[in-house]
Amino acid sequence: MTERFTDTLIQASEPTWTQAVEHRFVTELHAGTVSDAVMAYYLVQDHRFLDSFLTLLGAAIASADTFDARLRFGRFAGTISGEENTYFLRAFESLGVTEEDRAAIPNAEPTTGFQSIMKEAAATRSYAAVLAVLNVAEGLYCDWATRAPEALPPNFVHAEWIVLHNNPEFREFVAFLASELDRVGPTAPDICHDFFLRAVALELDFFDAAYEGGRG
Ligand SMILES: Cc1ncc(CN)c(N)n1
Repeated sequence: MTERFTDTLIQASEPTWTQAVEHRFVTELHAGTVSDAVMAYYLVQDHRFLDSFLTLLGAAIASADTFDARLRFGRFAGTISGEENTYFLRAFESLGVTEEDRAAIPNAEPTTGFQSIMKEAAATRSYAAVLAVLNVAEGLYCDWATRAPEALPPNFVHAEWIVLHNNPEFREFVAFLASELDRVGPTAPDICHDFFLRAVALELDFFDAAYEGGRG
């Protein structure tokens, strides 16, 4: 059996992929022991990630080569703009993070890195490039969230962040992303490798930054 294109990219990204899905942030999140300071800093940074991520989803809608794919991206953009954004606002309230606090916190380097790579992928107008970054952002999160123990942490800030990334609809969307990349990626393997590997490195740096910025 020939190997799936998406799996070859994950393998090429090792050991960074595994270091990210097994990161201290992930093990503490699963255990419900991430400190409020680290969680607050991480979520402030990640809310900014979300803004650029929507731009990337817009590029996916624009560059996809089928109506079915456009519909799926459109529905997913609705979920991100709705329940995921609402999660952030509820989490900020629970953690006591005000709008003023958020405005006063500068971007961590990996946040700026993500904003740049997502803009860069969107600017290529290449569906393959956009899919490479989307597969990292959603596939890597689905990977660590799927490893979570069945018993969820008691704090909704931790529990919902896990469930947002391992629920059946999300897993189905991640499977769709991989099948799309398997289909169109081999027509542009170099660009896919480049975007995929850089995005995986940013995921690892993003988790590290939560401890640097949140003084964990
Ligand atoms: C940094 C990062 N990467 C991925 C995801 C999953 N959408 C996220 N929320 N943040």
